[in-house]
Amino acid sequence: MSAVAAVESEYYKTTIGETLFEIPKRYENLKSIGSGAQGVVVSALDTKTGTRVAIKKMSKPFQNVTHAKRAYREIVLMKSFNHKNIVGLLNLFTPDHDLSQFSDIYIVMELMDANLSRVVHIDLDHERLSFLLYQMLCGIKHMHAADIIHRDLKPSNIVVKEDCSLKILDFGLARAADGGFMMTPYVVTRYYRAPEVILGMGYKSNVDVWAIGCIFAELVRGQILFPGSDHIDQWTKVVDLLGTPPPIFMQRLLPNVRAYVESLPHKRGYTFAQLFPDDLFPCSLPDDREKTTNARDLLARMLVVDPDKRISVDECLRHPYIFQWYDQSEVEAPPPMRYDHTVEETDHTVDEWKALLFRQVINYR
Ligand SMILES: Cc1nc[nH]c1-c1ccnc(Nc2ccc(N3CCOCC3)cc2)c1
Repeated sequence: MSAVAAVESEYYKTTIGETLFEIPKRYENLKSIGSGAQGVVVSALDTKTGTRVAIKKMSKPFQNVTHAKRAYREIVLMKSFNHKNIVGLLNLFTPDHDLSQFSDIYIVMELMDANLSRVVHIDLDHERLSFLLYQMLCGIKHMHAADIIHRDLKPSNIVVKEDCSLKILDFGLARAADGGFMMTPYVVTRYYRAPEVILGMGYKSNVDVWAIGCIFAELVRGQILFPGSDHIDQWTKVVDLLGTPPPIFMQRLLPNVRAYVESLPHKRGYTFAQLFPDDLFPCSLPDDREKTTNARDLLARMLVVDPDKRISVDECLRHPYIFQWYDQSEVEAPPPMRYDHTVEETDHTVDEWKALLFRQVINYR
């Protein structure tokens, strides 16, 4: 028996939808909860702990370099993080006995109740709204402390529970993200990508503040703030609402990008009172008016096109709208080992990625 099979002695097969799951007998009563670009996800009862868990099946994660890099990065990072606002890894296994047969990876995680995409249509009071934002900021700050800048935060990568607790599901784009074209049936959501990412400028940690600002706006409005159909349309929608950026921003664009951006018709944009009028916010409690003023002020500091003028994660955590939740143990949690980007930035063949991924699964625990 290979090391892997020995650890989880008994596997069984069951099909969920069109996907075959081959998993240890400890996991029973599988229920589908979704499928994404990275794999099929089910909830299951872990009979060892008596709790339900989330199990994601990654099919042939080494099938091409982009999938492999993302899978490798996700597994290495999930193993290293331990923070309440970042989804925790509970188990990692493959039913395949050796490298030659290696095909699928299963990741077992803490189960939450729903995806944040489901919450955007709910009218939230200021307490829940500010608590959700606080937790996103804590999770992202913890990633930054380990030298991980997400750059692709969006509601579908965030899960929540009835008690309003929140966890970030993934670690975003690899630094050397070869945004290479991929023939996947899944559409990439760019609605939350910062201007510096869209326009190919440099970026720093407050690139993730833009995404959280877009999510904040969507929770308030109940609809996507910048629903761009492609990169060009994404930028057009940002300029329509926030106005044409000043020359000091234009000067930092690459020449060909600058030529295009400056060729667009000049837009004044709207004030944040116009974009987020009072009737979008709760108004039933006595201090709701003041909280609405603080919420709109924070939105105006987060949704700033020029990253040099945009608020930082730390400043968000100390903003009056968020500070009420500030807990040193959550905000300053000691970061895990700094992530070594060199592996994902090294060009490996599919077979080399297959071996690297197999080793990550074998060495678990
Ligand atoms: C690993 C992963 N990848 C994507 N999502 C997850 C994940 C991770 C942890 N918890 C959950 N919880 C959860 C999410 C959505 C649902 N619903 C979806 C709609 O249909 C009714 C159920 C139910 C539970 C999901």
